[in-house]
Amino acid sequence: MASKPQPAPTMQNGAAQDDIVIRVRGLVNRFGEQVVHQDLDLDVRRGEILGVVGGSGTGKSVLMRSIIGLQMPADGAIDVFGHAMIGGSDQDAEAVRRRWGVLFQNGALFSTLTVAENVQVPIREYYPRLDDQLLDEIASYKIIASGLPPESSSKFPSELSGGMRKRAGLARALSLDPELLFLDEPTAGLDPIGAAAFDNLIKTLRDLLGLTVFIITHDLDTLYAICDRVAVIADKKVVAVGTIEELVALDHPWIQEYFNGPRGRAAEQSAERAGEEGLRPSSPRQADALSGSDELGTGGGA
Ligand SMILES: Nc1ncnc2c1ncn2[C@@H]1O[C@H](COP(=O)(O)OP(=O)(O)OP(=O)(O)O)[C@@H](O)[C@H]1O
Repeated sequence: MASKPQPAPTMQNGAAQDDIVIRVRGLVNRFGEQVVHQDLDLDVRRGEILGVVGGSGTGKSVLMRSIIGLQMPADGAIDVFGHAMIGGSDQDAEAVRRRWGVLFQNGALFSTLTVAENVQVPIREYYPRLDDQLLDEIASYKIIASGLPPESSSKFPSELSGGMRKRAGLARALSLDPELLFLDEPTAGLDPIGAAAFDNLIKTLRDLLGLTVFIITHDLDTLYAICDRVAVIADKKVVAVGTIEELVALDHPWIQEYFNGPRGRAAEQSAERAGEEGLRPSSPRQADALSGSDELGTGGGA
């Protein structure tokens, strides 16, 4: 078990080179005078669900945007599936982009398109010659896999609940059969039952499809329920990465406050209690979801 913050999670920590799906080294991001990242390092291992946490404004979303190419860093190297995303060939980068899906915080759905049409957007971009019937079939499959009722295909985003919009965004993120999934605060704005159901869905999809999942979250229940490891951003870099058990053993003030503060302790105790009762997944919120009537988690927030 680690005894102090680990600035650079590396292959020495147990993962072989082939098992690293995302490697970030020496990342620097600045906006004018504001330095958001300084020498940030991070490895994401194949098949894991990695939670990314940190205080508000510490640069979690900027990190994700840097990895997926929406933010050009001032310095550093980012490799995804072994390909250099900065300074490498555009063709390689394009081929890698095809292998991931992204769920943005607000779902980022096109409001004038139906759910099915939203799901088809990336497919049409990469496979312009597919006929409409096949596109409809693929979209239906993704919509059902995301836990939405089939009839939601023809609905517009404004006709969906917050939880359903998240699932529609997830269906679109899955449209190209990605190996890697980026999720930015997927449970934000969902009620506890919907959030637990969404967590369950992510874990089930990871297990079924062998996905690697990068998930930004403030949600302690999500961390306890589905994340294999958690990376903590503070002081402009990843100050520690490990299991929650490893992190709580560190004496970093933010980590202590976060995991051992009242909310962190409550989440841990509830997870333990649910685990002892043989419930799976082991969060109390998920226990609620298992006994709740809204298995789709389609209720709730924005
Ligand atoms: N395009 C931009 N232009 C200028 N500053 C930006 C831009 N994008 C992000 N920032 C700044 O970078 C910092 C990190 O932002 P980011 O959105 O990554 O934080 P975060 O950790 O995701 O926060 P939260 O948890 O509140 O969502 C913030 O101070 C933000 O204002």
